[in-house]
Amino acid sequence: MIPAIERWTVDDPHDARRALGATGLLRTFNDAGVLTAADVHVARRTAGIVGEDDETVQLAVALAVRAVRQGSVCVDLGAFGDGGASAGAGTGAGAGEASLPWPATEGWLDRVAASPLAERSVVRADLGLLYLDRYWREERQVRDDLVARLAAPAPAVDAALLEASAARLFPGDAYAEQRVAALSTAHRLTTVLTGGPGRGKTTTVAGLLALLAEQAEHAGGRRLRIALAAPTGKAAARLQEAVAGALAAVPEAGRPQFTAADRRRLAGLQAGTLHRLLGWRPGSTTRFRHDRSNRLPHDVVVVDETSMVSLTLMARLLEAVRPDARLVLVGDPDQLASVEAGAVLADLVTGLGERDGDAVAALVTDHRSESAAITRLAAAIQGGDPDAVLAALAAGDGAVELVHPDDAAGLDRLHDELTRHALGVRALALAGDAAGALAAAERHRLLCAHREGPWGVAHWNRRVERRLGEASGAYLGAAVGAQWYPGRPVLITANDYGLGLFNGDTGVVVAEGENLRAHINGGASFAVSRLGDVETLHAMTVHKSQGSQAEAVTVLLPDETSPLLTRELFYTAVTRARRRVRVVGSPEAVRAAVGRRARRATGLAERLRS
Ligand SMILES: Nc1ncnc2c1ncn2[C@@H]1O[C@H](COP(=O)(O)OP(=O)(O)OP(=O)(O)O)[C@@H](O)[C@H]1O
Repeated sequence: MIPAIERWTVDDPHDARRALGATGLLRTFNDAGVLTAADVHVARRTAGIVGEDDETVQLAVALAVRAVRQGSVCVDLGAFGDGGASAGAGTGAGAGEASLPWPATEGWLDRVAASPLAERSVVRADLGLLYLDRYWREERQVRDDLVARLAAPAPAVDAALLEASAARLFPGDAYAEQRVAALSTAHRLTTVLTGGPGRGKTTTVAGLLALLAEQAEHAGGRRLRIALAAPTGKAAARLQEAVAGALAAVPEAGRPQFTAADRRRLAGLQAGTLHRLLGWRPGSTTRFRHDRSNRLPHDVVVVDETSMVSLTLMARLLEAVRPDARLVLVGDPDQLASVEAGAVLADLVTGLGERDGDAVAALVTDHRSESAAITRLAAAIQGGDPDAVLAALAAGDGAVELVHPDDAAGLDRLHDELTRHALGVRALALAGDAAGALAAAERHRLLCAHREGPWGVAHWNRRVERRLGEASGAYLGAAVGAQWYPGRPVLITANDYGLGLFNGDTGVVVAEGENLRAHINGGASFAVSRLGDVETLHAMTVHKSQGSQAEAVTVLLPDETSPLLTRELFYTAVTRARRRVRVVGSPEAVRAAVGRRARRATGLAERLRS
């Protein structure tokens, strides 16, 4: 049976998620693995302060805390209980949860709304949903800022010059879709530019920036101030490289014609992380130097990989962008949402799209011919038809392949390939060839849904290290006390502004004489002793792979009962590959992934509509 609600396993009596002091409903739901000790703690504490003893109200607050922990902004109490009104993974309960003593949904939210917890603004009942105060405020702020931007006067442009230059930068029928999108964006203050991998988003951004820089110069103003940003350092580096590459391309017939003047106007364009753009302050992850009273100086702000932006970060961005600056939010709304709470990009596409159709510009044409089989597979996943997905996996011409987890020969091939790949990286790292090792490491990615368990990152990292050790006659890996070794691929897991390292940065450990240095993609290198928050990267989670791509990708699907197995996870994993995808999973797991949506409860789309 597929569990309809995510639970932690409850077999360990010493698990830190157990709330041993809890009683009543909170205790029951903690024992069932629905609530963690932290959820229970917040509910008990806040209820204790205001003297709220209604257990169903306390349970509702704990569920609101749980919802945020799982990426939702609020909780839809109506989706719980009553044995089946499930709204999907992560939000609802469904038939499988009927054994739990859910309160009747009728009147539940009303009781919370009438409780002193709502009176004291600890929680907010709104749109039929229950919010913790902070997220309710942020959601309303994002809505208000966006609606104000839509209502503000459109920026002035020289339409004739714009049209003429658009024909140069987006020539002919081949670039018609991007030309329409760029022109629409140039005429507006706020645009969401969507498209899957290879749909020409970066090409559109490069051309758009050239158009806008020319407009600024033509208007006799100062040089256009442009901010290019992405949620992770890796994504920012990719954006910068791609935009610089597009600008520098030798003009061929039928391709965008960037002139020397375009290049001059855009010279020195740098991309950085959103945190850096907003002005990170020590000790605070939710407040930045730039805000409503100290706006960003930029005339144009372009954010790539917006699907990874949480509600909180979007709220901070919108209050920092000047009201008269152009804002272009670029991303793929079908990807997994941000690690933190929210599903902002998907909400903007639905909500803003319904409010003002021109606010969303969609690029749908695939321009990467080498990945046709991957494109077909990704489209089938998006379409939600499991038979079409299985057919696309079967007809992959070597570019796409499904390996059953019981297929011993298939798994042997996988192990051999992983070992060969790791050995290749190691040989270059031992030879001191940092650039070669970095490039080699990016050729293949092993992606897992889970961190733990037989199909999880930790297990596969150990496995690859053991085989790599055997093949190279050395003890390698933390499991045998050798955490650092030449050829260890690393993932940075926290921002370190001092070192200029960002969560999501990747690198490889390289031998330099007697010493080991970690070389990070993007240029920097550090003695390994200086790195604090790092993980081994023979395998990584799909969540962390967002914003990056590799030549070849292997996706390990967990079995069909895993609540992490969703269409968005599968789509994100598959679209990380440029040329080749191997999916390890049973047909049942493939069907479960395609059939289950990673729905997050939010009210943003609804708010944007009205
Ligand atoms: N209209 C077009 N005709 C032909 N080739 C194009 C067109 N637009 C873009 N390309 C090429 O297709 C490739 C993908 O384009 P681009 O990098 O702009 O896409 P993207 O949506 O940003 O992709 P990703 O998010 O995967 O990086 C590039 O090599 C680009 O030069």
